[in-house]
Formats: sequence, C-alpha cells, structure tokens
Amino acid sequence: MSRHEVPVAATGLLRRFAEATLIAPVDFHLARRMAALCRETDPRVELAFALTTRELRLGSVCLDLSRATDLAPEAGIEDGVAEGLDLDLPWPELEGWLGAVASSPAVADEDGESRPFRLVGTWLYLDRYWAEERSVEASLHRRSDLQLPPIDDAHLVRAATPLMSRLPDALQDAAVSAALRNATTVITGGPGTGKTTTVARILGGLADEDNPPLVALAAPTGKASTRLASAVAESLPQGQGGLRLRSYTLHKLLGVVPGRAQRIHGSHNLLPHDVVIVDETSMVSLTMMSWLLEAVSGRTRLILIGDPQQLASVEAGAVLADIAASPGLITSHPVDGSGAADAVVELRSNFRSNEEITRLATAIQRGDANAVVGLLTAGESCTLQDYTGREPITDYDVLLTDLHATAAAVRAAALEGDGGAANAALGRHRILCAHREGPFGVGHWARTARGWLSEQFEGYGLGAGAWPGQPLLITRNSDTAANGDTAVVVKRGDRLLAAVDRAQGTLLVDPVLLDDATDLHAMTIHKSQGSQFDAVSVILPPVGSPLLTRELLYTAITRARTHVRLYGGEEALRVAVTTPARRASGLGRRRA
Ligand SMILES: Nc1ncnc2c1ncn2[C@@H]1O[C@H](COP(=O)(O)OP(=O)(O)OP(=O)(O)O)[C@@H](O)[C@H]1O
Repeated sequence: MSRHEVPVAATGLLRRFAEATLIAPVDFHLARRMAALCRETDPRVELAFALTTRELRLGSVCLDLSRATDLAPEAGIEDGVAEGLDLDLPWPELEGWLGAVASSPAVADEDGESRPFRLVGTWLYLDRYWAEERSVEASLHRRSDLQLPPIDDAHLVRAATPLMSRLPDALQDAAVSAALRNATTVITGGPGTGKTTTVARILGGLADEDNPPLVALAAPTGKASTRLASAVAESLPQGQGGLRLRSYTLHKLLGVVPGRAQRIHGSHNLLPHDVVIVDETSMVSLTMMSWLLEAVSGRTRLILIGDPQQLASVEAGAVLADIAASPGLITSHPVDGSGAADAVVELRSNFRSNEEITRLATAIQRGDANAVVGLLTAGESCTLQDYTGREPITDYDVLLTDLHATAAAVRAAALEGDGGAANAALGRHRILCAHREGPFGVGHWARTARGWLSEQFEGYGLGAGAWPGQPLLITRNSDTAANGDTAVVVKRGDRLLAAVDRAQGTLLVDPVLLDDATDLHAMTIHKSQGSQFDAVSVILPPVGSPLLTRELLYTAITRARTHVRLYGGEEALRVAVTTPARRASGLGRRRA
C-alpha cells in the first residue's frame, strides 16, 4: 500500500482525513488498533490518535489539538504539490473533541497512571514520549544544582586566553567561562561562529597533565563525531596533552543495541567520562537525549553544541531548539562564587562565510521575506533564478559553470591519483535539493548534472562501472566509511580506487567495497548538514510542499562559504522564509 492510499477499512470521519492525506494508512491502522484494545469507538478520538501518530512520524513529540486545523496534507512531500484534494474537512469542534479525548479509556491525564495516550492541556502524547519529555526536563533541572569540583585559577586563565590568531569575541569568552563553571552548558550558533574553536579552548582549560580528564566527543552521526574530533585536535592550544579524548557516535557512546531500546549505559551503568561534549545536537531526537541524560553522571561536565536554526532530527523532537527557546530549562548555579555564567550561550559572529551570506542567513532567521528577496536581487554572491520544474539545466549558465569547474578539478586530481585533492575539489560546489523525487528532487538533478557532464568530459559517467572523478556519497556505516562520508574514484596505476574523505585523512578502498554508495551529483539538504562548500546551488521546493520551511532554507544557504545560488520561484522563497517548521513539544513550556 502506498503512503497515500486510503485504507479500505477507513470509513466516515477517518476516511475523509485519509483521502485528504492528513493521515496515512500507518496512522489509521495504529489508531484503530489502540482504540480497539481500549474499546474506544468515538471516531473523533480515533482521529486524534491517528493525527498524533502522524505528527510523531513528522517530528513532533505531541499533537496540539487546538492547532490541529493548521496541519497540512502530506501528499506532495515527495513529488510536489497536493492537487485535487478535498481540504474542506469536518474538523471536530475543539471543546467537544477535547472532552471526548479526555474521557477515553486509552487516555490518561497529566497525573494519571500510565495509559497508551496522555492529554496535557490541549497536547495529546503517546505516553512514551510524554515520559521522555518529563525525564529530559527533570534531568536538566537536576543537573542545574550539581556541584562539580571548581577549576583552579591557572586553568581558568589558560582558557580565558583566545587561541593564537583569533579575534576577541565576547560571546566565545562567555561560552568558555560557562562551560568551566557549570555542570551543563549549551553553546549554540550558526556555521562558522566558532563553536569548535570554543570547544578547543574549553578543553585547553580542562587539560591536566597529572590527572587527564576522560573526554567523550560525541555526535549523532559518525561523520559529525570524527569531524569534531579532528577539528578539535587541530585547534587544541597545547595539543592533546593532559586530555584523554575519545570520539563516538551517540549510539556507540551509550552502547545502544540496534533496533532495540536496550543500551549498555543508562542510570544503571553511568558513563565513566569526566566530560561529555555533543556536537550537532540539533539532530538529536528526544529519545536519544533522554537516554543520554540518564547515562551522564553527576560528576560529568556536559556540553551540548549545535545550531537550533538547522533542521532537526528525522525522529521526534527538537530538544536543542526547545532549550534555546526556553533557556530556563537549564538554570545556572556556578559553584565557585565567580558570579553568574549563563548556561546557554549563543555565538553570533560568523568567521567563515562572506558577509552577504551572513546577512542573508540573518534575514531568513528573522523571517523577513522582503529583506531576503532584496538581498538576492541586489546580491552578487547570493542570487535567485526562476525555476518552475520544467526548464532544462542548459538554461542556467552559472550552474553549468560551477558544475564544469568542479568536475574538471575533481577529475584532474583523480587522474593524478590524488584522493585528498580530489575530495577538496569536490567541496567547491554542490547541488542541494529538499525533495528526493520529481523535478525538484535529488534523483532528477543528479541524473541531469551527470548527463550534461558526460557530454563535456570523455568517459564521464557512462556505463555502470566506476570512472576517474566519480563522486560518491556513502549511505551506511561500515568499517571503512561512515554514513554521510563522501568519496571520489581515483586512478592509481591500472586500478580505480575510491578515495574516502575521512576526518583522519583520505582512505583508499576498492569501489566494490562501497556497496552502499550513491551518486553525488546532488544531495538532500538533510544529508548536507554539517558540511561546507564554496558554492551551493539550492533547488527550492515548489509552493505547497510541506518541506518549504525556514529551517530548510537556512540550513541550505549556510552550507556555503562564498556563493549561494537559489533556483525556484520568488513566491516559494517567501513561503520558506515565513514558514518556521512546526514541531509540537511541551519541553520547557509545560508550566509557562
Ligand atoms: N574569534 C575568532 N577569530 C578569528 N577566527 C575565528 C574565531 N573563531 C573562529 N574562527 C575561525 O572561523 C572558522 C570557523 O570556526 P569554527 O570551525 O570553530 O566554527 P563552528 O561554529 O564550529 O563552525 P561549523 O559548525 O560550521 O563547523 C575557523 O576557521 C576558525 O578558525
């Protein structure tokens, strides 16, 4: 059954919502099953259950019944606009709906014993997510009162000194100070604002030759964790002396058993680390955050790093964004009498991207569509070109120039057998799409770009086999590569080898060992998180696509160091800028 087919068993109210793609077959069946188990027969309640599971699938932690009428049809997520749907839906009247849900035997209230669902105000949760949200809140509050041993003055002075050749930045100083004084610190900031630099300074302050702290550098993906480890190692003021650094994915750190809720570390077996640093926290789901906080002991310093403006986890929850929006979740009680050190610090100066891109990112964050359009109209390094889904790639000279220059440089290095140079050249430009399929999707743009390049370079992209200069994206973790790593096929003597771009350096492997690698002439914006390119060409989704959000646009354009080229309609751009991704969650707002 396709995602948008209407289940045969769906009748009445649920059928109307299934036809409008407000609920998918999986939501319908789950809701039906739960309702049947609890002898619930009111279709309004079944609808609330189905919409709750739908919202979980789409990243929210709960369903806000008072805002349910804002929910968008799901059709179009893959292939464009939801056309021909009857969206004049018979929404239940709110008060009666809330009453029916509250009196269902499947639904507990905030203080009630566990049942499959829980209604808190107008928020309907699956009980498990409510429990996880409470657990995260409680852990953060508990950690606010922890007393870590104070850092001695010599270490504080060392950390207070900016790294060589860095400009003074008061917010970076504040973040360093907070991390040394508090048990829990959250450092947020956009790309290039110095988060990694700040971590290096913090570690410089914590380093101790006599008693080196055990430090976990963790991230949701293998690529992000190795990237953090190598970036930190490069910036550490005194090298790795006085520290015991280890890098992990969060799954590895906690010893999560794949496909199960079991893990080696939890409240029953706390992590042994003195310091746990988590990068790319925006991608951490509510479940993973609750597991992490359970496993971190009261003597461990916890530092969470990330950019809450970026796209959140593909699973439910946007914990970093919730913390950034409700800093009171972590209160600060420095133990050394040194005065308040805010536990949530936002870094703001971008030291990497050019000024136009920084201004564009700021206007997007503010939701100022006029400013965004103005910057793109007058911009030199940031531009918008019309794309309606029908124009051929040959209409876009600048895109062809970017593609040609990048492929030529990648290919030249690949023919020389220089994997490092080939991977560096691959970072010059990338096509980024929100969709996977259809005229706005990765599949279409990767095929089109590769097809055009094969007309420019002899032997490029023809046939099924590998060719020198072939760009690859790894899609699964293995011994040789991490999901999200990129590689280029290079010529070494008579052989073709894949040069995998790993944080520790280039790794040469036989291309056949990379079973789970795909063409990299274009990639999704989701996959591009954590990566940087000189120029990006962003294919905007069309108006009507639920993917057209501010976070998506912000994530895409902040991948670029020097040039942002958007392809799409002005209306789509305006919709993106003015549509923040909505993720319902009660974290930090429960008693607001
Ligand atoms: N205070 C500073 N003065 C000058 N340059 C800085 C300063 N802070 C950071 N930089 C430089 O800016 C660049 C980005 O810094 P860094 O990698 O620490 O940022 P980041 O926030 O971790 O970025 P991303 O999340 O995009 O990886 C680096 O080249 C770094 O050396």
